[in-house]
Amino acid sequence: MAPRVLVSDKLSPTAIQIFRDRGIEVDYLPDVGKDKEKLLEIIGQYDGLAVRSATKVTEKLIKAAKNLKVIGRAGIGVDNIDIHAASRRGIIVMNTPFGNSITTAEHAIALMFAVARQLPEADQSTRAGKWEKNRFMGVEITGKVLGIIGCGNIGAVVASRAVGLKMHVLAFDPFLSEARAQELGVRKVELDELLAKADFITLHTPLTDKTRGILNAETLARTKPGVRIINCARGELIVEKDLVEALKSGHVAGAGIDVYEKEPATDSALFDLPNVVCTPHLGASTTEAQENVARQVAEQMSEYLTKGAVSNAINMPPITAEEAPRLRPFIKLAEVLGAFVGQVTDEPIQEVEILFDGSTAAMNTRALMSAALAGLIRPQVADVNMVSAPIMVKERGIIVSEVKRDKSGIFDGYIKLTVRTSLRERTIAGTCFSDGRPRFIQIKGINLDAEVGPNMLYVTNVDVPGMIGLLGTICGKHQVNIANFALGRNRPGGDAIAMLYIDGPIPQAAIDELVAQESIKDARPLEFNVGDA
Ligand SMILES: NC(=O)C1=CN([C@@H]2O[C@H](COP(=O)(O)OP(=O)(O)OC[C@H]3O[C@@H](n4cnc5c(N)ncnc54)[C@H](O)[C@@H]3O)[C@@H](O)[C@H]2O)C=CC1
Ligand SMILES: O=C(O)C(=O)COP(=O)(O)O
Repeated sequence: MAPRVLVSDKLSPTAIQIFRDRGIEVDYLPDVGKDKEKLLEIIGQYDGLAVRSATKVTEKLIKAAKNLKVIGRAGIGVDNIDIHAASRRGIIVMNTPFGNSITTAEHAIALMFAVARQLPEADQSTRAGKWEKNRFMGVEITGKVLGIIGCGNIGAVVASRAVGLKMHVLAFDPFLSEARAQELGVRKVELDELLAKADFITLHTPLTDKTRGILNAETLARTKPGVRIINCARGELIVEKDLVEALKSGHVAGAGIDVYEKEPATDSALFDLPNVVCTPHLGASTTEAQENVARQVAEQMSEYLTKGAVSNAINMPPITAEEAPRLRPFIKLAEVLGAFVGQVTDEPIQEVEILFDGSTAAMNTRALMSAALAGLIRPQVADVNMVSAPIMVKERGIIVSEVKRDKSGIFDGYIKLTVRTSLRERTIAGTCFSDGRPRFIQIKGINLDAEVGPNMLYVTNVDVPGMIGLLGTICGKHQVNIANFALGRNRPGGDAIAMLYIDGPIPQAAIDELVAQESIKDARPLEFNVGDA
């Protein structure tokens, strides 16, 4: 069945056409994002959801989205999406990180000019026939200090435009390198210095717990008297009532505001103030930007839904369409290695180490790690996938580490999983042969070559003669057909293991009979999601 996508905010028709061209069924309901009840009612039918900022993708909506696999944000900010809830449900969240950055930067510059010259008020007065030439006295931009808070993609474009306008640019951004600052022609400073020196301040950080309310009564008080503030990022970066007070007192001379604490903002104390220029979250609203983000989100979502390729995901490592088919058998391998340990470990896991040897070390190991972790905790949490596994493992306090090394043995490459609990350490290694099917090649340090099937029997025994016969007889007695039999031991007469690939689930009576044998220490039925042979 073709995947189905819902577009719940206004998006360029280009996106709709791309979905259709890729064989995806798409419903374009641009107003449904604002209708929470309706959205809840219909979301269960869709594999993909494409949004802008109007649709609030809450935990409740995600719970109702039984089939949802991907949420695509046609834009940058994903603060309207509950990423944690989506990740826990294994839903990928992707955005389009560059498509509207120039447009948004231009809007910030436009607001800066509009505030500096009081353009909207002058326009209104002129249209009213007042000709108030003496009322509107502006300030020049040339030679002024612009403070940019958050100098990422948008902040950097703003910086380049401001340098062109002959402004002196200061940037506060803990992640901005000195080299990048130099390249942009800005001076990297601490927030204190920026507040004290800037004639204009413009905000370009994402909304996070650290940036929420970054401009408040206390920080505003440290700004230069007469400062003008521009916000084209997110409303909650500024404590709105504190800005209103600072504007009323005259300490802040003007503000250009595109985003609000509460949107849609149909009523705000800011609207009553002079020298405030307001726009209704128009930062990204140009023809060019909307074409960019619509095309990009539709392509990314289609690639994921039809080919498993992942790009610009917030909660999943990237996988290109080219590497997806090559990676698939190794993702399966990583998953079955995790699934083996998950099924044979009864006590809580404390630590997991995943070793990538040889050719596997050059692969997309982040994706392989996620797959191994998904296999590992699936026996406890059935509804887990590569998106949700890392978060669930973290929630359980399990420490995960990754090791990569050059080829060390006869295999081109293999993956080894070591799991520690309070009682023991367990290891398992596996590889994929050219048939693309996973194989276990070492368990507990014992070498073997076991093809992995949907149903298996794992036996630990003492290395004594007659074991093959014994296992065969008991399986036969219980109508269990053996497709493949792999044995290994650490030394003659020492510890031995057997991995039996069997044609269906093994009855409990057979397990009971097996473990009752003196030479058998343990026998466990195992299941692996490998598809049929
Ligand atoms: N008004 C509108 O229509 C639009 C608004 N936006 C908003 O703009 C924001 C920024 O977008 P981009 O520049 O593309 O993001 P980005 O991720 O490229 O840049 C954000 C920068 O903020 C910095 N940052 C993070 N925490 C910080 C902190 N505590 N203090 C100072 N700097 C910090 C980061 O290091 C990064 O360099 C988006 O998150 C979105 O909310 C984006 C597009 C349109
Ligand atoms: O891309 C962003 O972060 C934006 O804020 C743009 O929002 P919009 O898509 O215009 O609702």
